[in-house]
Amino acid sequence: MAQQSAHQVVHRPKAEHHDAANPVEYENSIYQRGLHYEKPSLTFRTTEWQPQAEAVMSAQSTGYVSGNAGTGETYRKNLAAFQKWSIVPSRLVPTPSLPDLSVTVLDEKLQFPIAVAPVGVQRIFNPDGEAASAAAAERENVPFIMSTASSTSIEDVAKANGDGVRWFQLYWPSREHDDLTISMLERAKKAGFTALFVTLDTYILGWRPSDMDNGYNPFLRSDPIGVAIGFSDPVFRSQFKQRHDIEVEDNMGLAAAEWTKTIFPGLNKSWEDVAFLKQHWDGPIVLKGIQNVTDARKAVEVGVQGIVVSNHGGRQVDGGVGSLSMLPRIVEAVGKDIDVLFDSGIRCGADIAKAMALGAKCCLIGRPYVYGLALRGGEGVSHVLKALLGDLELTLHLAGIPSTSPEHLTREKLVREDEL
Ligand SMILES: Cc1cc2nc3c(=O)[nH]c(=O)nc-3n(C[C@H](O)[C@H](O)[C@H](O)COP(=O)(O)O)c2cc1C
Ligand SMILES: O=C(O)C(=O)c1ccccc1
Repeated sequence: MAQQSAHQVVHRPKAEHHDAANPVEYENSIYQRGLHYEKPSLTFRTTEWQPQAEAVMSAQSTGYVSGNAGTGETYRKNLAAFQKWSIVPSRLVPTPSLPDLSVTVLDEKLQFPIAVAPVGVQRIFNPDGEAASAAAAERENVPFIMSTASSTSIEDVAKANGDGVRWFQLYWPSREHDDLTISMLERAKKAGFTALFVTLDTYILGWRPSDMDNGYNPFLRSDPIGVAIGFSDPVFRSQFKQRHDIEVEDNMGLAAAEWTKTIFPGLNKSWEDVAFLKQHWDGPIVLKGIQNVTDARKAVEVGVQGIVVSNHGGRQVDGGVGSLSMLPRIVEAVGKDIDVLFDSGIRCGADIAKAMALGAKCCLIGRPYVYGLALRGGEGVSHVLKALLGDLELTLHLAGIPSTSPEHLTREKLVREDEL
């Protein structure tokens, strides 16, 4: 074994952690295909997904997914923050098998330490939208986080996701619309969503020059996209009818404008309001969009199970700090009390390894899978997830890190570049 390089096809015994129903050995399967000179339908070069997708998407969709707040400074800092840390490999570490990638997040045992980030309006990237990506997430055994701004209903996403692990992301209406919030939560629960992710950084959309230049908002069109949850909601529908004496379908532009205002109501809640969500959701609650230690501590105080250290991919506040840069101090403050998840800037396996070494329980994959969706539909989403996991598996393997558990993938596996 010691002389075999990872590039040889080695029929290793299956790692114990691999679910028999879901045997995935990325390292082996990818190199096997490579050896047989079978060309993949999509590149493995992670940096190519964005330009290739932009070459096939409309200018509006490109501006929407790749766009950022203001000058894009926060976005650039998200990516740059990973370069400040380097992995320091160890040699001759006894490792019985391929690295064990499994983690326990929100009391759920997951085969892999990633989840599909909530992304709205996915039908602007592919006609099958969220149904395609939810099906891909189930295929790849990765949790799917469904956005409130989805272009597919809660029930249809659940159906497409089958037996997959799925979590629901809430854009939280004003308290005057509690009945609507309760309706969404009940639908999500009934459809098998097990955890609730409440996004706190987007009570209105950020200053996005790309969308403003395109005059583009997916909601505000005569055939609105991203309003499927509202348009299929019994409470929203009956209230709309009461207000206007017409059905949603009779004036979709008006209904879309009202739904948009409902889920992006501005900042009108406080930490005390989290109690309401706890009353109406009996599973784990995760607050998404945390960037500082004070807020992380408040999350512990109000009794939620997790947070996502995230700045929404740099799409909300310009001139902001890179998300990864804030992760270590947040983990230090609350990592023992709640699950700390991470997103904003994950682009390759090493990025996942670094965020986890700094204490993240798992990472949300955002734009990369959207580019996969735009390029090849659900198969493209599968490819992106597989590629990131294969890359992670091999990166850990070659760095002498036997698993993603906090005992192996520690802060000591990294060095800060500015300390060298
Ligand atoms: C096109 C697009 C739509 C998004 N929609 C949502 C959403 O509906 N709800 C949400 O919580 N986050 C949303 N996000 C943020 C992602 O969940 C995630 O935080 C972000 O993409 C991470 O940054 P990255 O993709 O650059 O790694 C969206 C991001 C993009 C790019
Ligand atoms: O664009 C976003 O970042 C986002 O969160 C969103 C909001 C509304 C519809 C789709 C995505």
